[in-house]
Amino acid sequence: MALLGNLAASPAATVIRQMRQAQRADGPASVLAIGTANPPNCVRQDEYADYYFRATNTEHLTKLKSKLNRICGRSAIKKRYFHHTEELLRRHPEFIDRTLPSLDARMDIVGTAVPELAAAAACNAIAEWGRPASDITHLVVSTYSGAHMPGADLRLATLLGLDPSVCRTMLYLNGCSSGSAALRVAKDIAENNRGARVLVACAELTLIVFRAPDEAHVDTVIVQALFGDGAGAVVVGAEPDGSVERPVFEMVAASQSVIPESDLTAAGRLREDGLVFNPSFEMPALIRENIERSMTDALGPLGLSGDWNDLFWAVHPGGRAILDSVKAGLQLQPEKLAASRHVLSEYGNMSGPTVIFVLDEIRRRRDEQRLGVLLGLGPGVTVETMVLHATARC
Ligand SMILES: CC(C)(COP(=O)(O)OP(=O)(O)OC[C@H]1O[C@@H](n2cnc3c(N)ncnc32)[C@H](O)[C@@H]1OP(=O)(O)O)[C@@H](O)C(=O)NCCC(=O)NCCSC(=O)CC(=O)O
Repeated sequence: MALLGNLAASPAATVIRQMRQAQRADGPASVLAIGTANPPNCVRQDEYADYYFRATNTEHLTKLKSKLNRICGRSAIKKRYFHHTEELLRRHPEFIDRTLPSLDARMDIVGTAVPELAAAAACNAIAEWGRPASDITHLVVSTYSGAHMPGADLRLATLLGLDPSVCRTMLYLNGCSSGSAALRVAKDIAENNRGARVLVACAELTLIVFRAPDEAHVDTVIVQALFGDGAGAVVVGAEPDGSVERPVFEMVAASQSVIPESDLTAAGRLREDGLVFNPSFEMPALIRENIERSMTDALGPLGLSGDWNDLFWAVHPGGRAILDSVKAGLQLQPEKLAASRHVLSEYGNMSGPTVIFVLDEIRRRRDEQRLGVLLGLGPGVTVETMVLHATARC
């Protein structure tokens, strides 16, 4: 202790403090640009059951087919986009037959397609940002569609022509809260590295979870009814250069928590036949019963409490029942979730990238509230909260 005390008073301590302060940005991190992308194959939700049972040669499973039809009809989804096509599935019978190992073939496809889709979203974000890609100093990439070494981050950096000195961080298998987690990491990087410009890219392809229906695994049809492919990218930085950069949202505060005793809810495992994801019956009820407490714990210390309708909400649309639960738990007026419901309707649940689509939609809608919350929900149940301040540009 005496040593520490001496150090604290020493000239060296002053120099170290100054060095540390010089490395940090003065202002909060901001979202400087947003880009999104989807693959070309679009399937309407009212045709999905026909498409899926045809593509998997399982037309004889009539009960499961009518169940999927029913669920699609109540899913509040109009259409979804997929990298895989019927033609690709015909070439890979192992994606349909559960008894055949298929991880290698899935990995080969997503290893190329994930960084390419991420690059399409990133190009859109960088074009809006207005500075050259070589000015990106940090890269945060998130996916559960693949597990490669080096990963999608390095492929993406190469596709975009980023500087070889870019500092890369790869987040794997963070589930649907991964978009929020990647933005939280980017905020910390931007605020702790003066001048940093962080590119966040999240991309998911449902090929990794695609499999044929099976009466012994009814939850497969839930996964098939909900998920779609997409990528979202965001450029994050503090102390914007006013001559080029126009912040959209200031990232005011971020936190993560887990709903008590909810672990193993919405769990996934990478297996020989791809990523097996088990949607949970309990997730909507767990969220409905706990979301108010989670928000009070996360936002109360920041002085935000009372009527949650005084904020705008960018909620991960995990499914219609998830949004209904957030609405009920926080007693939100219907229009508060309009952006989330719109994204669910147009694209389905794209896992991590989805909240980036919701942010993009929120800025188009110009909610009168300037302060709002980005709410990510994922396996655990993990709750990611980020307070945002919409700038005049939004
Ligand atoms: C899937 C739905 C759109 C279906 O809506 P419906 O109005 O049809 O209502 P419903 O709940 O009665 O469900 C219809 C049928 O599906 C069955 N069903 C529902 N949930 C199920 C589940 N988890 N596993 C297996 N079966 C399930 C019901 O038993 C019922 O069967 P029967 O008809 O035989 O009685 C909705 O339930 C929904 O949005 N659920 C939440 C989906 C979810 O968990 N999303 C999070 C994904 S994970 C995520 O976003 C983050 C992450 O964790 O990574």
